[in-house]
Amino acid sequence: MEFLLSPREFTMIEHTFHSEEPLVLESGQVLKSYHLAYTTYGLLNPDKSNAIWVVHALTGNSHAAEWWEGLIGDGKFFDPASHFIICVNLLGSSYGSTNPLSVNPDTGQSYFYDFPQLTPRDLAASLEALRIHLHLSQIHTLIGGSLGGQVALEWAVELGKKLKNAVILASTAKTSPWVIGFNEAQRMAIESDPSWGSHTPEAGKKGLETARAIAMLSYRHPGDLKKKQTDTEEKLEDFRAASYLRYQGQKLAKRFNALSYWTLSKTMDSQDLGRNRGGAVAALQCIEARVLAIGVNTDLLFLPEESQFIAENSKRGQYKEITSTAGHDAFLIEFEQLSALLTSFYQE
Ligand SMILES: CC(=O)SCCNC(=O)CCNC(=O)[C@H](O)C(C)(C)COP(=O)(O)OP(=O)(O)OC[C@H]1O[C@@H](n2cnc3c(N)ncnc32)[C@H](O)[C@@H]1OP(=O)(O)O
Ligand SMILES: N[C@@H](CCO)C(=O)O
Repeated sequence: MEFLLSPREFTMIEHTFHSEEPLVLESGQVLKSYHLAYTTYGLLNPDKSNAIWVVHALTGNSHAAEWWEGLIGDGKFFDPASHFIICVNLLGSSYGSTNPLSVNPDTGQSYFYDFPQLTPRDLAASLEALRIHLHLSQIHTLIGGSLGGQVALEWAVELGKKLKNAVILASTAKTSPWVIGFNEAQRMAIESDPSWGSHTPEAGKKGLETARAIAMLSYRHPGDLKKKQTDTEEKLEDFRAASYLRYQGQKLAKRFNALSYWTLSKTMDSQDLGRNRGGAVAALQCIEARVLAIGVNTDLLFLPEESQFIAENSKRGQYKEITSTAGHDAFLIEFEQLSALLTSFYQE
């Protein structure tokens, strides 16, 4: 077969999975039908042993080779020339999968504020439905950071021996009150927007800018802002740190919507790997895969000790740490360290 595209273009393919099977949620609610947008890079080999499943973070999308370009791509650690890489836009997110702006089959109208609560375990169940649909009998590596790490952990428990390696970055087995507090402050900002409550895609957009500004302070570290945002000239106001946060808020509000953000922040809050499983340790003990938990030394949101807890309580777990001034977002930035940590993990 003559491929008309260049090797790289050939390897990236966009798909949509339409599930007609209902998704029964942890809350007891039912998502009657849903669709998942997902991107694949590379080809599954004959024995299906080269599947790398990537789970994106809160505002991520399925284009993993874009936002993780230092880790995924031609000549990178996960190379489509030898790996089959798949990344799904998580349920609730506005990058192509079913979300609050999607049409509710019961009403024929968009869900808006009637969209059901989703937990990381619900999102993992939707990924499992796609895995079954793809007849993917085994997964070489399941890798995700932050919210993506929460979903990956939930799925790793259910996958049993079908999963060989789980790589969990800057995440947790049970969301801390600290993270819940940050997310609640962000939802308060969104809810304070006068447009919140309206049935328009723009609802809460201005509040989302403030929510992102709050979030950025948890995703970075004082040393990071000191390095990048210290003012050189003497001034009384209009500081660099102020314009940076305003900019980041505007930048997110241009590419994401407040309803998805509000929904997925509640998803992040609800993570409890041990729920109905006898506690987090018992749940971690059910993971058959090798587990690499990677913390960030300056992460003020998902603390390094939460990654250490995952490693210490998994049957085949180990902990490694990224050293960075970037804080929580280092898992999206420190590609050289990530590649080195992964190299040593797979060599063992
Ligand atoms: C397109 C997508 O991302 S799709 C979704 C997938 N993305 C994800 O999963 C992660 C979402 N992305 C992120 O969290 C962040 O962008 C990261 C962590 C990946 C990258 O962070 P960094 O590269 O450190 O960028 P940083 O946070 O320093 O911001 C740099 C930006 O702020 C701007 N900036 C820096 N300082 C200031 C300032 N004082 N005032 C105004 N703007 C400023 C820069 O010009 C730059 O703008 P640009 O992004 O338009 O080029
Ligand atoms: N800053 C990243 C990670 C958050 O955990 C995002 O916006 O998705």
